Amino acid sequence: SGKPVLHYFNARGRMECIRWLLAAAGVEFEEKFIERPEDLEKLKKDGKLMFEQVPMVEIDGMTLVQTRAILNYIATKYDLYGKDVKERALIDMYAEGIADLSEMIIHLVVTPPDQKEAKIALIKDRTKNRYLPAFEKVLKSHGQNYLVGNRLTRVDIHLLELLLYVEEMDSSLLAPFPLLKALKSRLSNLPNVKKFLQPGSQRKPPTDEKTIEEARKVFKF
Ligand SMILES: N[C@@H](CCC(=O)N[C@@H](CS(=O)(=O)O)C(=O)NCC(=O)O)C(=O)O
Repeated sequence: SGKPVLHYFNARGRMECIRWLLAAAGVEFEEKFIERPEDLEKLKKDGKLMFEQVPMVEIDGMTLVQTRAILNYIATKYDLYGKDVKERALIDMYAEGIADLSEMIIHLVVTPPDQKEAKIALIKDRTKNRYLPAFEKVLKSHGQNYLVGNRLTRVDIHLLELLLYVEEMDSSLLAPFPLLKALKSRLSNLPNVKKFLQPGSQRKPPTDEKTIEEARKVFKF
């Protein structure tokens, strides 16, 4: 069918940012869910997982692994990676900061219950006092509608995804950031994004304990 095929379990995890980027680029994709240890073993046996890990995406005749490498390929291919080397430097810098906070949030679901409270407090502090102020300042500095180059790039999509997770955690966290709130609503109204936000899209819900238990059976962590 020529569509990219995404191999991962049926949850957000490390694959959700790839789903977001493809959706925002208007690229239809298929998903093959890993539901049992045998599914992962088969991929390994078929030599599809260079480091025996997923996310894995079959795209343009390639079998790509490593989340960032996959994102870089998609962003380059769909012209979402800036117009020159300096814009790409900004995009990489912003994307890494977004990834740092996103990682903290993603790992919440596997944090032992006795550490959860402290972890949430730390995430809220970093969100309010480090990461969101940094991106609000970028928007304020140039007064444009997008983070880089006055047009849509991958970091607008990565930031929108992060803002939705922040809101899921505590919607009051966005209150002090009017420019981020405006960015969020502008991006949410882009046709491809609007469609991905609709129920029934391939966007995954928050990860619950049951999903984690299933993933533990497959990935044995
Ligand atoms: N650096 C890799 C890490 C991938 C990774 O750790 N994948 C886990 C699954 S998950 O953490 O994304 O849920 C895995 O396949 N673990 C199996 C293994 O490492 O044997 C990436 O960014 O893709």
